[in-house]
Amino acid sequence: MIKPYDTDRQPDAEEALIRGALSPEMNHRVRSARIIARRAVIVAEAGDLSSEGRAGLEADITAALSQLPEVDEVRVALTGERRRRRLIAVGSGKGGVGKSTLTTNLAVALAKLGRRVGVIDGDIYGPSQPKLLKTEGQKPAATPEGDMLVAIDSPYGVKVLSMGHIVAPGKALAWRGPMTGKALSQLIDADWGDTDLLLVDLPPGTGDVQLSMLSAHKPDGAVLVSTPQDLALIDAARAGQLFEQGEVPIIGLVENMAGYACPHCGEVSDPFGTGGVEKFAAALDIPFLGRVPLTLATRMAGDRGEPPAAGDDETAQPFVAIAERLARWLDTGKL
Ligand SMILES: Nc1ncnc2c1ncn2[C@@H]1O[C@H](COP(=O)(O)OP(=O)(O)OP(=O)(O)O)[C@@H](O)[C@H]1O
Repeated sequence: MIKPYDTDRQPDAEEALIRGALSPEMNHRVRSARIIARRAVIVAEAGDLSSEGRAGLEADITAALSQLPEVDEVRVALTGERRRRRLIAVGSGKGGVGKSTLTTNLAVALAKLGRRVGVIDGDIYGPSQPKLLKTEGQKPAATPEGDMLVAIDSPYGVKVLSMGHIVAPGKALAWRGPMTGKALSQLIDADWGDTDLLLVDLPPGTGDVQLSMLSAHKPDGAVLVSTPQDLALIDAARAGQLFEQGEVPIIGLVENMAGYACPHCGEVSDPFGTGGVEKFAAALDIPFLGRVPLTLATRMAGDRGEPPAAGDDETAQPFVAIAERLARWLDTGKL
């Protein structure tokens, strides 16, 4: 996360002139702004942007300041590219809405787009990623120093670590809050090789794992999942508030299990209603990321550990479309 521009500080006249010509998004990144002999010299923070995003920022600042009559020339210096692993949390307020299915398939779709992605199963009490990413029964190795776990390679070009790989099924149920926080840290601080993006499949709700994640490993952004049911929507809003309070940007809301396509007659019915999530997202001013229909194929593929996004048929499409928007957000900060 970049540190926001301190709006309480009084800028001098030159800086105020420059900042007045820039959009809030550009101002947020500008660290110093001066005019020397009719030349505007700007230093902007761009360590989190891709080369495309950096070029765009430089061009936008130059275009905006070239309009000023006080300026003949614009020089923009961008802070260096930081190689940092980015964390995206996938959350929902309510259980069973398809958060784990979405995390797996977004990760697989992002890997197909050329990203180096890992999945962390933050659902300490009910881990499902070992099954979804076909790594059930595998145990992660430790680094030679013995101080870190090594993430497991799934067959789909995505690395994965889950409490389900470490603790016997059912064992973690007796754990208390602080232990779950430590367990999550162990997964996040593991050896992820050259992975530069981690998707964290959070447990439903707003409990200890979410709080420890916000304090110790603040995500770069959060994706919220909901079904069209009213109850799931209300819970999604609650999960959203938690991220907002933790100053984690909400990338958007995904509607899962939207419309059921009958595998026999093809007729689409809407067991949980239609269009509700999109309207709800608009009302809360949260971007709507897309809709994933309820299909028998998605459910069966999940049970087999064969993510639909690994294939090319129509069940892959909604995941690919959302992954493309997520990739754009990661590169440019815009959807
Ligand atoms: N779009 C979909 N179409 C059909 N089945 C789906 C879809 N999304 C999820 N499911 C199925 O719904 C069930 C719950 O999904 P999943 O485990 O991903 O939800 P979750 O929100 O992560 O649940 P939990 O709260 O238990 O972690 C699974 O059996 C999964 O295969």
